[in-house]
Amino acid sequence: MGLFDRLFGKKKQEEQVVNEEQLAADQQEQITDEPVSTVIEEKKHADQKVEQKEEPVVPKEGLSSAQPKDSEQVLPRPTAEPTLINPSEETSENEEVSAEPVVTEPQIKPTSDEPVSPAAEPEPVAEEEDIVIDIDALADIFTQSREETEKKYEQSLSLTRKTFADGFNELFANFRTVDEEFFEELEETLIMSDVGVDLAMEITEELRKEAKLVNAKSTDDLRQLIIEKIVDKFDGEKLPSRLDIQPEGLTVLLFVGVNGVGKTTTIGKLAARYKNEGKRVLLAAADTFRAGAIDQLVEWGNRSAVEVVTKPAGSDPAAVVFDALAKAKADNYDILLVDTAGRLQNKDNLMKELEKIGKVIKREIPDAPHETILALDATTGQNAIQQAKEFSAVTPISGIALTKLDGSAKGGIVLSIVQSLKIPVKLIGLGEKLNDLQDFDEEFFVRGLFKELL
Ligand SMILES: Nc1nc2c(ncn2[C@@H]2O[C@H](COP(=O)(O)OP(=O)(O)OP(=O)(O)O)[C@@H](O)[C@H]2O)c(=O)[nH]1
Repeated sequence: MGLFDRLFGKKKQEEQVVNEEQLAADQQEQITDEPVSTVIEEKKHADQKVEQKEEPVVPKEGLSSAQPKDSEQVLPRPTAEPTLINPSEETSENEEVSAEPVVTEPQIKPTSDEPVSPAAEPEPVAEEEDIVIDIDALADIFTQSREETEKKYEQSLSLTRKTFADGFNELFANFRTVDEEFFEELEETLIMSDVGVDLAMEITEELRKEAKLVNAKSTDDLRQLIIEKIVDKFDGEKLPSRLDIQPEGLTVLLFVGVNGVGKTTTIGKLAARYKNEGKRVLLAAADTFRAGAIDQLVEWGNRSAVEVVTKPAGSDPAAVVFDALAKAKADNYDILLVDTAGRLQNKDNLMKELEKIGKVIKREIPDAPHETILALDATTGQNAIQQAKEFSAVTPISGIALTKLDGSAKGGIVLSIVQSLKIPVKLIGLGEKLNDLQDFDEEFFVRGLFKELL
């Protein structure tokens, strides 16, 4: 059964029954796959770790037990100024070759009943002090029911849904009979909804044929068929939607994307997620182009209580990755998240840089990186598609993290990315909070997009 049938039912009169039965079955099935149990399992595991004091877990800010447990805490953007540090101020040696890596350990605070005020931060606790850690605050943030997740999708897609609804309502209000003018306008409406020109043309062409076959007279006869076509095209790709996390050993995830799309935020949110699952997480600040980018990652490391391997701005990014891999292997880390500089302006340099990073990774772990994730900003619409094309020409992309869907009216680009680029969207950003990064769920997405149109 296709995605459309699963979600909305084939015929309108069957809709209620099919949806309810199917949804109940789907939910049952998905509940079994639900990471909640894993979270609980991992939480236990993490608790044990805490008891053994192997690894302090309370992050520097935003996650201590004093924070609200319902994840309402909005994490402010790190404020580090994006000034380029002159490497010679940091070290007198040649950075490319000899800059010593710095492993920034997360700053740790004792659990306290007092709210943590950023203005009056306590001094970092000395290592030998007894640290009481409350991992529940972190775990609670990530424990979310499917209903809550679906609601989040629904809220975040409201602007995109409005784009679709406005376009379609206008189309059907203006055209009552099925004629060539209607099809031209339909194509235009689809393009304006950011599904991409190719997909818009393909769908319109198929509809022209089907309208003839069923001898459709009224445009209303085609209303459901249009959405059915869009949804089933999307579903037809069957691309892997989950991140390829290794059950054993180190998983290396490489992040690419232009400045400002939300790459660092995505890495920070993922680090917190895996940390919460009891995994040992390490970050590599291989975006050495800007000192601000390094500071920003270190700040996220503090928030998620994970270590960050850095070198001074201007250092060789591959050298940072080399050091991070050495540390990850030596200290048995589970996940290494690598931030890179995405300077599309100079494709040759970017290609060389990513090639070198890739070689360094492969030398240490032949089947890594396990994912190369391209971060794209959903608010930029077709521009994001263009970026995806350009990055794909530079390096193979295994998945997309589509950020800022919550503030975008152009969420239709998910359809375009999947259909025309054949790259799966694996993560979506639905806000700035720590738990606003979600695994992409096509059913929630499609329902959130079209539910009011049928
Ligand atoms: N609303 C919303 N904002 C987001 C989301 N993801 C990231 N942002 C915001 O987008 C801005 C840019 O995010 P960054 O993570 O700094 O982007 P970047 O790609 O790392 O940029 P550079 O560090 O300059 O390379 C920040 O203000 C984030 O808080 C999201 O899913 N929703």
